[in-house]
Parts: sequence; structure tokens; C-alpha cells
Amino acid sequence: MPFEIQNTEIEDVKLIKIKKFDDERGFFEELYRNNVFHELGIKNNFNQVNLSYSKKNVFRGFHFQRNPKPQGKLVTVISGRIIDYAIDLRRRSVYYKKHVCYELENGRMLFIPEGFAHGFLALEDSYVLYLATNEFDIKLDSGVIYNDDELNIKLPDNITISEKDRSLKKLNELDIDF
Ligand SMILES: Cc1cn([C@H]2C[C@H](O)[C@@H](COP(=O)(O)OP(=O)(O)O[C@H]3O[C@H](C)C(=O)[C@H](O)[C@H]3O)O2)c(=O)[nH]c1=O
Repeated sequence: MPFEIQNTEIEDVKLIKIKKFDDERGFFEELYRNNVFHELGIKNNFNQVNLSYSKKNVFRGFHFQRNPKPQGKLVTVISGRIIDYAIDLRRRSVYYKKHVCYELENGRMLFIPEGFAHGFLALEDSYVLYLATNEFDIKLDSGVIYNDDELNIKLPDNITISEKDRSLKKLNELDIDF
């Protein structure tokens, strides 16, 4: 089995250990296999693959795509190290407004279902590859500002963050319908 799925403190968010085949040439990894993920309970299909490069101390997030095209994400690190955050925005969830965060480097993935906000802090220069369940739609692109007290997430003071992310709203200013 190329993947080992572990539960996290939020039921539907899964940490996935990737089987790595090392040899004298380097290594091989599978990052996704539809039937295996379905068997392991992650039944989503993924319609888009993204790659972003972030210098050390860059923070991207917290982003989500609104209905009717929310994005579940399968996040992995090609090289580097990040802290990956998932915030439950599903109003009827017992974990509403709660988050989990995990340090990811090559070999570990985080599955974040639809209805969550996602963000990550680059602990070193990092290439992050992630699959998304729905395609990007800029009209539905939204997010929560990184320092919203309601999220109880403390990021370092010296982060590099985009103007767009710096101007995101607080959770209680958003009309979220997950
Ligand atoms: C997300 C996305 C962006 N773009 C374009 C739009 C902008 O012109 C440019 C940079 O976009 P943005 O600044 O939103 O990129 P990130 O800050 O890395 O956003 C992502 O960061 C967090 C961590 C996520 O989970 C989301 O996938 C996504 O919101 O790429 C596209 O053309 N397609 C896309 O799917």
C-alpha cells in the first residue's frame, strides 16, 4: 500500500504518510492513486493540480473557495518544509472554527476537505504541490485574515505575506455558507 492514512484532531482532515522507494538513483513516490484513496475513505476526485514556491517565512492563506465550487486539497511538499493549517469553516461541524496544523516535508501529505480554509507558513524555501477537488474560480476566491483572534493561530512577526492576504476579512465579517 503506497499510503498510510492517519486521523487528526479534526475527523475529516487526514495526515497521509507516503511510501518512498529509495535506491542508488534517488527515490520514487506515488502522490495519489484514485482507487486507493477511495478505499481509504477519501472519495473526492481532484480536478486541478497547483505548484507554488515560497521563500522562507512566506505565509500564504488563509484561503478557501466559496460554494458552489469549494476546494478540498491534498497538500504535499516537493522540497522544503512548511507548517500546513486547516481551519474548519463548516457551520454545523463540531469542530467549527477549530484548526489543525502539521509540519509537512517530502513524504507526508495533508488532506483538507471542502469547507475548510487553508494556509501554510514556509519554514524554509519550499515547493508545495497540491491537488484541488474543484477548479479555481476567481469570483469565488475568499479567505480569512491570518491574525483573526477568533482563529487562535499565532504566526511569527516576521512573515512575508501578500497585500491581498493582508487585506482579508475576519471570520465574523464573512458570510460563509458551508
Ligand atoms: C490559487 C490560484 C491562483 N491563480 C492565480 C491568481 C493570481 O494571479 C496568482 C496568485 O494567486 P494567489 O496570490 O491567490 O496565490 P496563493 O496566495 O498561493 O493562493 C493559494 O494559497 C493557498 C495556500 C491555497 O490553498 C489556495 O490554493 C490559493 O488560495 O495565481 C490561478 O491562476 N489559479 C489558482 O488556482
